[in-house]
Amino acid sequence: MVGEVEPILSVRDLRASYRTSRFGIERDVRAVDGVSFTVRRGEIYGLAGESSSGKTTLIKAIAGAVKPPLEVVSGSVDFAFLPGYGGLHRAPPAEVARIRWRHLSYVMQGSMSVLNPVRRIRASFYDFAYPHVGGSRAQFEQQVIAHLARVRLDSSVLAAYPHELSGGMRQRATLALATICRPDFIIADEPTTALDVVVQKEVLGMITDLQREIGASVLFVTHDMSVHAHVADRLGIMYAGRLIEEAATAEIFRNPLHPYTRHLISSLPRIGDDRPRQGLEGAPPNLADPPAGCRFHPRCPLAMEVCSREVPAMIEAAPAHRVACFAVNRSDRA
Ligand SMILES: Nc1ncnc2c1ncn2[C@@H]1O[C@H](COP(=O)(O)OP(=O)(O)OP(=O)(O)O)[C@@H](O)[C@H]1O
Repeated sequence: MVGEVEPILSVRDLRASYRTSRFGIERDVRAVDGVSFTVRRGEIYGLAGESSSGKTTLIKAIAGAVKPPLEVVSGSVDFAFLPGYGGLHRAPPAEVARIRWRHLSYVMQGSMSVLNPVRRIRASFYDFAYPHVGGSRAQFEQQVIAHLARVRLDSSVLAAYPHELSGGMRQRATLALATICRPDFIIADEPTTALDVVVQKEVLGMITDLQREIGASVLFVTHDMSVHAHVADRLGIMYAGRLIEEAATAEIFRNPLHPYTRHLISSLPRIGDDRPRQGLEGAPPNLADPPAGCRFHPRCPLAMEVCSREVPAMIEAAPAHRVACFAVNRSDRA
């Protein structure tokens, strides 16, 4: 698009499945099915959706963490700092090693998947960050200590094993590790979900402060819409493996268009409003055998005949506000 700065991440028509075969019966769980979106430089893009909507699978595919039974079936994932491969899963290991931590880093739920449980915190900094930062060990250690202070951790944590730290301290150590190389892009998957509310607020504040300081882009994944309300610049809503709505966070909360997003927003608790919330009939579909057409149609209050036959495309229904819904896009055009 003329005048638009090149996005740092472009995901195009990505499809990823868990493919298994048991007793000769093939099973294909289509966890990510035709997802397209972009993340701009310096923005926090929030990915929302209930459990099993495919959020983790989508970021596994984006991060190149693709091993059986997960397969990327089609589509592409392009980072501006890794051009030409169509995804980390297709790039040679040396290229992946070049960008990991330096250009692309991770903060995951529970942090144990990043911090090695049998190595001291110091060793994780040496393993992941030192190859990119270089210099003398003494200089590096000074840099690490200064960076730990930014997330209000004392240098003594370097000698600790992960299990010796509280959940909040571990997550702050992971955040320091993920930001010390000043990466262009950070993937954060439910980074505060396991923490209590006070610590959660503190860690969220640190993530946004560091993100602003570094100028990194963040793909922030959580099912918790109130966390998105605080951190995300734009929001993508997933349902049953598909992206169904996307807009600036304030716009999604003010003007949700997809019936599923409306349900998500209206079911949020509000201070002083204790009227009973209206539930949604039914359950999300089985992704090994999803319904034809729009995957939300069996539960949708606006469902029409076309919804069970055709997959609605993501269409810009309002400026910079995309939604995949025949009912919404029809009424918009009327
Ligand atoms: N190893 C696996 N083998 C088969 N199916 C899987 C596997 N891992 C996940 N799935 C299925 O893929 C779908 C998407 O799961 P995914 O974990 O990506 O969702 P999610 O939105 O991240 O949910 P949560 O927040 O609970 O992690 C679900 O139907 C899930 O059961």
